Amino acid sequence: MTTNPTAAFEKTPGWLDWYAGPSRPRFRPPEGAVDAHCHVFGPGEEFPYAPERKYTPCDASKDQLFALRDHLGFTRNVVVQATCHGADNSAMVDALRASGGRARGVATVRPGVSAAELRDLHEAGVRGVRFNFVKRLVDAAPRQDLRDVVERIRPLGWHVVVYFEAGDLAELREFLLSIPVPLVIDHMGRPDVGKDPDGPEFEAFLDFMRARDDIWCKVSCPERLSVSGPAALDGERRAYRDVVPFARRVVEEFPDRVLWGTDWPHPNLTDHMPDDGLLVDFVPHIAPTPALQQALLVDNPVRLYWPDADLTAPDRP
Ligand SMILES: O=C(O)/C=C(\CC(=O)C(=O)O)C(=O)O
Repeated sequence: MTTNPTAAFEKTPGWLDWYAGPSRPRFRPPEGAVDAHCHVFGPGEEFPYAPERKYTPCDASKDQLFALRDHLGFTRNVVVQATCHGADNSAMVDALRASGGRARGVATVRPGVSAAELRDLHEAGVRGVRFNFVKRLVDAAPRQDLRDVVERIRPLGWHVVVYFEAGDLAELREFLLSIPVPLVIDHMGRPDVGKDPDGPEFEAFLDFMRARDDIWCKVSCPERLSVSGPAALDGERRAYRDVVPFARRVVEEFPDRVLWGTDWPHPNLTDHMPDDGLLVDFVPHIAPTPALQQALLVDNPVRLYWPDADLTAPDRP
């Protein structure tokens, strides 16, 4: 795999490009595994980055994503719209359409989005919208706008993917619990893993998950959360040890509501760029049994994103 230059756009200074030589994981994902959190970026010349973006990434195309999927031993992707593309979902939708049914998507839409636009997105494979509350990534959206979006997506059976940081949960909690469709929380609500996994902050997150049985959690992004490492580099297979107790708590308490994803191409990392093969080797540390791995990587994401597909058919997507 090679990294394309971002010809028409200048990358954010200090940008770390995704790692183009990932190792082959030692951990073999179960048959039909889903990378349930990844992105496509551009290519900027074909799918320009949004004027309101807070960062300009390195291009990361659908073909590069699909090559990584195959290399890591995964079968499917959930492609999540990232803020650098704003509410222009065309790069993501292009990836879904090219995937032969092996990718579903999570879009960003504006209030007032029409039923016809949503139907087109659904037909392409979109099954949710993302609400991003991370202040360095987006300007805050009025709650009423978000409620408007929820009312429009509700008839389609979609869910809302929510990205926030641990410190903002108390303020968001009641609003999120009032959203009348399933919620999927990115990266465990970004805990401060320097704190106690059994302490009040992470307990508040688990308590939020207990409040409804349709709140899902991505036990993803150890490379973003870890303070102590060691990083998934240079053959390190016991990477990100400080994140493990947090993710295990979630996996063990909510085995049927957890998802996992690479977060390729890992936007906005400033410290290091992980080897995605070694990142896959993180999975058995957080989901130690075959039954937990099957739920995390196959059964749960299929239930959420491919509920009607016959994945046993010979040409299954
Ligand atoms: O890839 C992620 O999930 C995390 C991101 C980027 C992002 O979410 C976005 O741009 O929409 C981050 O923390 O910078």
